Amino acid sequence: MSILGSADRLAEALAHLGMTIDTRAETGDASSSWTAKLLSKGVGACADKAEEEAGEFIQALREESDDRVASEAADMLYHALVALRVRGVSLDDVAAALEKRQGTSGIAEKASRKD
Ligand SMILES: N=c1c2ncn([C@@H]3O[C@H](COP(=O)(O)OP(=O)(O)OP(=O)(O)O)[C@@H](O)[C@H]3O)c2ncn1[C@@H]1O[C@H](COP(=O)(O)O)[C@@H](O)[C@H]1O
Repeated sequence: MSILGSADRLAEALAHLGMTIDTRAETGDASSSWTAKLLSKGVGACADKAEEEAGEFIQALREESDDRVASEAADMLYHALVALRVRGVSLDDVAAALEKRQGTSGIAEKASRKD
């Protein structure tokens, strides 16, 4: 199988989620929106939640079904986006970082590091 599946579908889902998070950050109500509630707690709380979700994803990778892995990956991606938003780092910034690496092997990049 391919990791990509439908690129349009993934791009649309991420764009939709990013727009929702932006809207919640601007006009969301912490009593009815998890996103607004988490954002209102600041960077530390968003980082703690992203860490917890990353741990749950890793546990699913090791011990759980493919469906659970996909579900935990979705939780982790969502909480990563919320954490990016609270830090003021946009998905454009992430795209730029990914684009910069295109065409460079991870092994070559590691070998080029000074430390
Ligand atoms: N993708 C998500 C998403 N993934 C997870 N969560 C919430 O994240 C919270 C924490 O998830 P957990 O699995 O850790 O739940 P938990 O262990 O019971 O939580 P705690 O013990 O930490 O309180 C839950 O309330 C989940 O519902 C999400 N909340 C929102 N979204 C997206 O954001 C949109 C806006 O949501 P609101 O901001 O809540 O309106 C939604 O329509 C979704 O598209």
